[in-house]
Amino acid sequence: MEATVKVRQVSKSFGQKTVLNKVDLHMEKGQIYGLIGPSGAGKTTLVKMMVGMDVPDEGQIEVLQTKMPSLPMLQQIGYMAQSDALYTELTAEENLKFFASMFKMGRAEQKQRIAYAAGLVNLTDELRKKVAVYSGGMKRRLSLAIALIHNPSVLILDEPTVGIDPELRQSIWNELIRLKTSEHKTIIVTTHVMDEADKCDQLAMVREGEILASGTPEQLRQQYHAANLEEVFLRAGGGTA
Ligand SMILES: Nc1ncnc2c1ncn2[C@@H]1O[C@H](COP(=O)(O)OP(=O)(O)OP(=O)(O)O)[C@@H](O)[C@H]1O
Repeated sequence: MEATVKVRQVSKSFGQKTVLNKVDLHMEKGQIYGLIGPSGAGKTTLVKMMVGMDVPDEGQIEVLQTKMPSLPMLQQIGYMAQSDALYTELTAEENLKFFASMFKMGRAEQKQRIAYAAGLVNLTDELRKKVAVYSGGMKRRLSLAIALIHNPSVLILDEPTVGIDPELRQSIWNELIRLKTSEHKTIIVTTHVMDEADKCDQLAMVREGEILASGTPEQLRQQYHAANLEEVFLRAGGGTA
């Protein structure tokens, strides 16, 4: 099957520091990919390049057979960054409308997408509030809703559930699983939460800019003779998650 996201021999340095070193990854439709690894391993740098927010020094990234960065491709990608980029003086609904207006969508579809995304993150009753009065977790939830607003075929989520309570975290994961199964989305998440990593179809363990190991959670457990992913992480030399 043709890969949805193809990372080929990608390297990136900031000054003297090599942050990614010849990374190769192939991601297919209808799967959830987890990027795990210690803080500073290079996960955010990698996903930013997939979205086209940064460019590799060497190598190439293609999303849906298109070399990134590509402006038209942004219609197909939903990105949730680690820090929230929201208009705090606007209400949540105004934020959602603003981001929706950047994509090709009719009025009825816009309304329906806003209702869906707000419902998914449990913000329907809070939509009229200014984002300035939102808690950290509510802002994360709104950021996730914005990432989904244009029904993208590729979802790239950088630590999407940080600051979100366990019940909502579970319902978000249920929805991510539905999106990949029923709508064949390609979903890429970075996470430090090992029980979330276990829900991924494929994992890539990133450390010091390299992919140390990749495979299904079960393959990684077997490879490292580990009872759980926490142990895999530690045995792969990750230190604290
Ligand atoms: N714009 C930048 N300029 C200089 N250094 C940077 C820049 N962006 C990232 N780095 C460095 O690159 C390294 C990798 O950072 P990155 O954010 O990709 O790690 P990460 O794996 O996502 O970490 P975390 O799990 O803490 O989010 C870090 O040492 C970071 O300081």
